Amino acid sequence: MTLSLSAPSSSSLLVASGDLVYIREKNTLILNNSQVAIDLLEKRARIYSDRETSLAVKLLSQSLMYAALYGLEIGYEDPLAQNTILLPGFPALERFPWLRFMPSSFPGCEFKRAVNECAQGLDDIETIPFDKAVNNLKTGAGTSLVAELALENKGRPELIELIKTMGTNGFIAAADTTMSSIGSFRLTTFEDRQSLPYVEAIYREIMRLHPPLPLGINHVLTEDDFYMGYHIPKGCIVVPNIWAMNRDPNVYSEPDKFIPEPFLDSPDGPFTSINNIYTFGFGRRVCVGRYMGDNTVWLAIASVLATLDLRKAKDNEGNEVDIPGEYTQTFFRHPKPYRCCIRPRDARASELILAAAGGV
Ligand code: HEM
Repeated sequence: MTLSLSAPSSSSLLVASGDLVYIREKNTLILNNSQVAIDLLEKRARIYSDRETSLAVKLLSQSLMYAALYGLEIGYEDPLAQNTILLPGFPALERFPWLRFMPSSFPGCEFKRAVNECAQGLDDIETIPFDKAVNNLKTGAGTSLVAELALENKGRPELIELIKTMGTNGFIAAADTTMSSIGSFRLTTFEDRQSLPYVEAIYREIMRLHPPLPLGINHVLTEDDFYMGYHIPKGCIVVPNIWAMNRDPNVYSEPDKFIPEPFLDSPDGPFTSINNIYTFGFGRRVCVGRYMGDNTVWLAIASVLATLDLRKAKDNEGNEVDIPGEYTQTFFRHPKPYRCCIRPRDARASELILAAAGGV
C-alpha cells in the first residue's frame, strides 16, 4: 500500500482543505492538491478545522465517483465538490402519501422545503458532470463510461435520460455512503498497530457502529410471505433496521462502544465474507457497489493509520477538545464536522510520504 502525495499546485495554497482524492491504481490512495500535503511536505503539524476535515473526506468520496463514472478529475475548487446533498428522508410522507398535496405550512409538511433544496442540487449533479463528460469525449479531452454510453445511444432521448439517471443514482448511492463511513473513522485509543487483521477489525467495527443508512432502503413484498409465524402480505413495506441488527445485544456485549477486538477473537477471525457486513444490506437488493465501498473505506483507514497520527485538537489554553460524536439526522447519517490534529506518525512515515510524493 502506498500513500502518495502529489506536489501542491499554487491555487491549492489558497484552499482550506486537504483533498484526499481517489484510488488511481490498485492500492494507491492519492492525496492531491492538498493542504494536508503542503503541511506534510513542510513537516508541519497543524490543527485541522472541522470544515477542513469534512471537506477532505467529502472530496475523497465524491471525486472517486466523478472519476469512475464521468472521467472527471474534481479538485476542491470545483463547484461540483462544494455540492453536498444530505437526503433528509421523509418518513411522514412515506406513511401518509397524501401529505404531498398539502402546503408546506401544514404540520408535518416541513419536508417540502427540504425537497426544493435537494432538487436544485440533484439537478446540478444530473446535468453538469454529464455535459462535461460528453464535451470531453467530443473534444478528445477524455473518455468515460457515461459519455461513451451517451454516444452509443445518440438520438434516443429516452435512453439518454436513463443514462443520466444511472449516473446520478450511482453518484448518490456511492458518495454519501462512502463519505459517512470514512467520516466515522476517527480518533481511536489503541496503541500503534499496523497488522492487517487489526485494521480489518477496525474497519468492520466502524461499519457496524455507524451504518450510513441506519434503516437501509425500504423493500416491498412482491408476494405474501411468512416469517417466524408472522404473515407479511404482498405490497407490505419492510424497513430493515440495520442499526438494531448491528447492535444485537446477544452478539455484542457493549453494542454502543467502539471495540474492534471481538472481530479478531471470533473463531473465523475478522476476514469473513462481505455479506456479514449488514451495513451494505442483504439479499437480492444488497448494495451493488459494496466491493467498491469496502475497498475505498478500508484503504482510507489503512493509509491513514499507517502514516499519520490523529489526535484531539487543543484549545487556546492547551486543553484537548473533545470530539462530540454527533451525527446528522438525515437519510444518509453523517458524522458532524469535528476538529482534530493530524501529523506524520514518525520520521519513517514522513520519509515514506515524501518519497511517494516524488523523492523530496
Ligand atoms: C460504505 C459504502 C456504502 C454503503 C454503506 C452502502 C450501503 C447500501 C445499502 C444499505 C443499500 C440498500 C441495500 C438493500 O436494499 O438491502 C445500498 C444499495 C445500493 N448501493 Fe450502496 N453502499 C455503499 C457504497 C456504494 C457504492 C460505492 C456504490 C456504487 C458504486 C453503491 C451503489 C448502490 C446501489 C446502486 C444500490 C441499489 C441496489 C438495488 O436496489 O438493487 N453503493 N447501498
